[in-house]
Amino acid sequence: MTEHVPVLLDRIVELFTPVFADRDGVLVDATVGLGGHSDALLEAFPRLRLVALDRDPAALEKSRERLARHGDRVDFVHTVYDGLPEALRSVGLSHADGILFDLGVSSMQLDRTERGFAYAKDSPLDMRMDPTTGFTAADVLNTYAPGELVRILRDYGEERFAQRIVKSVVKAREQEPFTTSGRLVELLYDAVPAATRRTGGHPAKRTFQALRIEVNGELEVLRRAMPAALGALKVGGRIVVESYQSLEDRLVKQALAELAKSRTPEGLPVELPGHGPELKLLTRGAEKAGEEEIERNPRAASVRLRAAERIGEPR
Ligand SMILES: C[S@@+](CC[C@H](N)C(=O)[O-])C[C@H]1O[C@@H](n2cnc3c(N)ncnc32)[C@H](O)[C@@H]1O
Repeated sequence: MTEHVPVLLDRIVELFTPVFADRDGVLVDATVGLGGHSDALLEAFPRLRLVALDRDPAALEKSRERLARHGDRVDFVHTVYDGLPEALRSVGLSHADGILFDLGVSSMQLDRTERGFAYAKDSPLDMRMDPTTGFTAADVLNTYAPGELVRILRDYGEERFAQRIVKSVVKAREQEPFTTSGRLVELLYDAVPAATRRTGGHPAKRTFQALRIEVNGELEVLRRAMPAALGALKVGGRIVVESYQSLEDRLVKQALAELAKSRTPEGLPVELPGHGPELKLLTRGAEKAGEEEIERNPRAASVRLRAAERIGEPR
């Protein structure tokens, strides 16, 4: 089993140091996963209290084991991260001094064949981060109208051959519904032109990404989660977000930029003194991992990190 190596860990510790060094404070790890970032942050800041969220019960179980050595400094909440304010309230808190999002799937989710995230292995077409609820990737493939499928592949997978793929999918599902990834991967090999296969990565990559985003409602959840999280951040508190896809990074960038503008009391953007912004951006553009980290941890190659500090009360 591959170990999940936390991405840009030193930079994250550095960004949270002014908030948590030698001080009591609450950090929400909105995507605790296997607890890699959380473990290191609890170690670095001995007075930190952590609220750990994940929508995947298996991830919560793993991180609970890993973080047990920190005792009652950690609370775990099974939730989708747009429920962050309610999660805080469920453990008796209203605001946080720090919030961390490390978006996407963990190595554990990719490794567990039965979860259906990996196209390299033949597995059930599931892809739910929370297998206790919702619909599967097979449901999407077998029941969505062709036009909807094309939209999903284009919007969430940025797939150029969406029309061609969906035509093959519809033909195939009329014969027999999809149940496993192997049949879909085979179909994608035939549907994506050979020339693109050589240059555009694995022919299943974009379709699998699109299905995963649809099954988990990833972009809609993130769109709701950013304002919910920023509203729960104390003045002086910091938020750090790591994205691995341009679609997610764009949403994060917009949400942070919006609150970093000065505003009139009515909420309209202005450039006048006395109408300060809510947020100060701590990163110029998005930060990336260095070559050395990418060498050690290939997952770091696509990371985009953005961070901000709350400098004014929410309006
Ligand atoms: C990249 S992993 C986090 C890894 C973690 N930082 C570590 O160091 O071990 C992302 C985690 O976020 C969870 N996740 C993804 N989307 C979520 C959502 N909308 N709500 C809650 N958890 C989510 C996934 O289940 C996964 O466990």
